[in-house]
Amino acid sequence: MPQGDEGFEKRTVSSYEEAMDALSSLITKRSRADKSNKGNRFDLLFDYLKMLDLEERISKMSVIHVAGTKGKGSTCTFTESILRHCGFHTGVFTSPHLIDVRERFRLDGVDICEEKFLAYFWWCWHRLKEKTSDDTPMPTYFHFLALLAFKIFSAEQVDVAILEVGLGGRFDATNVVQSPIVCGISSLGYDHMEILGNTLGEIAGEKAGIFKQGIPAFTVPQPEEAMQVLEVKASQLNVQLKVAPPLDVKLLNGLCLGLDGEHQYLNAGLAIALCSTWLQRTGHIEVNSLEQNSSLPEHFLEGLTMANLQGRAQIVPDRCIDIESPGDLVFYLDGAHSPESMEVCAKWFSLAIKEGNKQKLRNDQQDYFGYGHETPGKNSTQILLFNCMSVRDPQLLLPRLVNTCTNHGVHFKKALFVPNISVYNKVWSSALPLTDSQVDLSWQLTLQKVWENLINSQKGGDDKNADPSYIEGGVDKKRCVRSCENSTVFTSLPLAVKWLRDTAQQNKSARLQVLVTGSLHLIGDLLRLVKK
Ligand SMILES: Nc1ncnc2c1ncn2[C@@H]1O[C@H](COP(=O)(O)OP(=O)(O)OP(=O)(O)O)[C@@H](O)[C@H]1O
Ligand SMILES: [Mg+2]
Ligand SMILES: [Mg+2]
Repeated sequence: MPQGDEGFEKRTVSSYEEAMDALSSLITKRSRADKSNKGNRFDLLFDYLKMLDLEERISKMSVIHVAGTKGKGSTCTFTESILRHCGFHTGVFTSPHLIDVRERFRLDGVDICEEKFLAYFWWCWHRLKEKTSDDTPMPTYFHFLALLAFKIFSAEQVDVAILEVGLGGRFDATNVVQSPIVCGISSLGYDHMEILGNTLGEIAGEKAGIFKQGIPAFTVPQPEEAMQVLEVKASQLNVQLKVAPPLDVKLLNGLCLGLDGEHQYLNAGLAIALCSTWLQRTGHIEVNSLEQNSSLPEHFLEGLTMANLQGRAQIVPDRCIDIESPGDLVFYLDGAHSPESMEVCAKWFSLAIKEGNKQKLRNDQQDYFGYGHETPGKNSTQILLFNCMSVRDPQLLLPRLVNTCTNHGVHFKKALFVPNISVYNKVWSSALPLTDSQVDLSWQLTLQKVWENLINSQKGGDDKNADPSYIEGGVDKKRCVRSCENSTVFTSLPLAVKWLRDTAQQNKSARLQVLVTGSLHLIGDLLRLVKK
């Protein structure tokens, strides 16, 4: 909690909603894709740090900094969990959040509590409001969150602050850190090209913007084009860049990683390298004591197996259905939204529903066994629940997803497309609207068209059902806009969930396995709905 000597004045503790409204007011459409002004905006961060008396504190902070296209959040989560299990007081800043903005700020592995959050939030907010001007306006949304993270971690005196880059690297708000202990670059791929450049090399160059003179860095095995750029940038700054090998599953002694999916071995390998280097450079272990690779220290194993992050390869049985007939409606959630991650997500889903899932149900104490197993008299049916932002290309995403599933023998019976509930310019809203006749569904109809063409071409080139006017007879027209043979567009997520529940209840012999993916916002919305 900020103390008097931190300049914290006692104010009436405003409600959480007020804080969320204030935060939402910083969101501008321009700030995200503002290309021309990104360097300038970045420079403003140093003014804000002065206003918040954070300059010196940041220079003393013990930071692990992670950039990359995919796997940043997972890598940070493993890293945090390992160092916490080694006995350190940790802070981790990740993005985005799924349900509550406090998920972005974790202290000792737990989302910051509301009370502390509000105290730090208003402390930063009021200071900035007082000191900003027309020349130096209030920070953008993400800048404010990063500044808040610095405030929280310095006031809470964490032993280590693990920072996930929000976007890119060079001009990201977290890059005000001048001397991290170690840097990591997770898997590089194509995303945010509108801001970061069109080639893998250009994207790698932006991410390598977090390298600092003489500070060691690690990355995972990368495509050649990306690796070359990382190496050039590293050598310019005298950075020792090493490739962290993917974690060898044998080192887990038969245990499972806390985060599911094949790609997590890459992220875990990177996290191990970051933690070992942090421990070495801060004088907690002997140099090289971890480089033999024959076994992992006990605390590392604990950290890797206990790590937990919502919305990444997460399995959630529906509560409404689950009491009467467990396993008849199960959601498989993964926030994949780039072509590469579509593929890993599809692989994970295909394997998870086949092998039966022995993982612990995250955030619940009960064990979760065997929802994926075939039960006599039950037919498993796979359904896709999808949305993605309109800056993404569904012609890249959906085929990657479908083809990977097909290769694993998994075929979706139906795809459901819905708009997101979370609106762009609002951080948080307590009410979930059931239906909204005003909602613009043109994007979902586009997704549906891509889907119908894709499925029909797989079935043998017959695409008569892609005709937008085709309405399936048996579907309640009030609930959905358009139903084709292989897909339905719903006007809202709650309506899609209601349809799934009704279907599961009406067909006692069916068990519905619903893959929810394409957007972390969609995952967050769904979790809010089904976890109540
Ligand atoms: N190493 C990886 N390679 C490819 N895809 C990955 C990898 N790690 C994670 N993913 C996919 O990306 C999704 C998001 O994972 P994670 O949150 O770790 O990444 P991130 O880089 O923080 O993403 P974001 O850009 O949303 O912040 C996962 O649900 C998974 O589908
Ligand atoms: Mg991203
Ligand atoms: Mg992330």
